[in-house]
Amino acid sequence: MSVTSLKSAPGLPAQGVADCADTVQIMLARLRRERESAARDYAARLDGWDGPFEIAPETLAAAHRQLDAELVEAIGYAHANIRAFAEAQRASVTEFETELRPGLVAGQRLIPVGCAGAYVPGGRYAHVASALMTVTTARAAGVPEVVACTPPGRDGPHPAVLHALHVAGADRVLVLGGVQGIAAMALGLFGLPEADILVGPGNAFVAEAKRQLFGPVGIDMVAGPTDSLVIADASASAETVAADLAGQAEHGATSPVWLVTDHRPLAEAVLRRVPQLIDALPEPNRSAAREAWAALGEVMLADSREEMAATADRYAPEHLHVQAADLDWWRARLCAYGSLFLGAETTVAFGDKAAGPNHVLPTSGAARHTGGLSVHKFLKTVTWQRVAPHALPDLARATATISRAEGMEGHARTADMRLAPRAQRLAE
Ligand SMILES: NC(=O)c1ccc[n+]([C@@H]2O[C@H](COP(=O)([O-])OP(=O)(O)OC[C@H]3O[C@@H](n4cnc5c(N)ncnc54)[C@H](O)[C@@H]3O)[C@@H](O)[C@H]2O)c1
Ligand SMILES: [Zn+2]
Repeated sequence: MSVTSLKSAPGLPAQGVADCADTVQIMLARLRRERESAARDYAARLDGWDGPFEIAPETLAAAHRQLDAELVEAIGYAHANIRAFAEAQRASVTEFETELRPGLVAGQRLIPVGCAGAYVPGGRYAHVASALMTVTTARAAGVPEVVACTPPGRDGPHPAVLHALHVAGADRVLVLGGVQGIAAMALGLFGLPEADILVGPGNAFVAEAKRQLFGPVGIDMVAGPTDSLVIADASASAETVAADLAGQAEHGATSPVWLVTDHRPLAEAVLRRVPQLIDALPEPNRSAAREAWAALGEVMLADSREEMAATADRYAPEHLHVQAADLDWWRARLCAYGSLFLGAETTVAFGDKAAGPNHVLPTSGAARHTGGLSVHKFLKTVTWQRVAPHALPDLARATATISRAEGMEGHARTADMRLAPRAQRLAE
């Protein structure tokens, strides 16, 4: 078995990961100390924004008036799919109660967190879809209070993002980006409730701020730059595969796109075509995609479909797109990806924007150990137990015996005393 590299990835110059962590640590310390005044200062210095910071509910509700009817309709379409998927996911997990032994009853409850904070990235693109993916899913999980932060962009917050947040059901929205936005939700700045969990994608500063705050506050994941892998066999169209790779490369210079194929003519055609398709993109997307393809794009030639599958499992991509025969075989075989796209009719962009399954997904190989954002992240799976008198003897004896074997006499005594008749216990 061997996989031949037809285009390897020289990589990007080393990034200042340590610098980013230091910057975030300093910023969070100051935000904890000086709260709103630090947030205002960072917003002014980093984003040129001096408020207003909270979007009034009337403004959110009226944001659609600044949008084309077609965009409003598309947002409604995407929201309906995302909500339907999240609701099906919610219905797939249940509370239960089970009698483990006669009289020994235990159960599981699913309790939504009290408040979720959604970060909706700004920067180069207006991430309408991220607003829908995070807030809609929290709502479907039953979270009673959902707040959101989004950076201002050049001319203030993007009306399409505000409309998406409104449709998805955000209760409060702040125009605040990066570390100061994340901190506002975690620390309850500007009168926000303190979020129990922080979710949503963002740049390295956003991811690092979530990582550093994690502990008392939950996070969905530490997300890096987005990535995509295409598996294509001889049945695939080189033009479609090349377009899909070029399209996803526009995410930016740090976002890899990979192709694994067992068909050399397809690999060679894609290698010729991707740069042409990238050249045809408008700027600044063209430069971003060019850089991503040059530094991180890979084309690999495998001997068999099993080898293609093994390669995909090793890369554990965020998005995995199969353009090959026998899709059922692939769906059963593949086991490391954030979201799977089956067939040439679908495309990663469908999942990114509108199909329904969540687009906040594990990146940088994290799909080895986790899936993406789901209603589960907003639900606490907690347990309870209850013991009837006739179940006590066996349970108390087993507990006392294990406790003494562990050297925990105090535990053993709390078990022993449950064996004494109730009247005697109450009298003592
Ligand atoms: N995986 C997904 O599902 C998904 C979806 C959408 C977006 N994304 C990711 O979101 C990210 C968007 O990044 P972005 O930068 O355009 O927007 P962003 O909203 O993540 O970050 C913008 C903020 O970064 C802060 N910032 C910028 N430079 C800084 C500095 N030197 N020091 C401290 N703070 C600084 C500013 O406060 C600014 O408000 C991209 O990495 C993209 O890949 C991922
Ligand atoms: Zn994408």
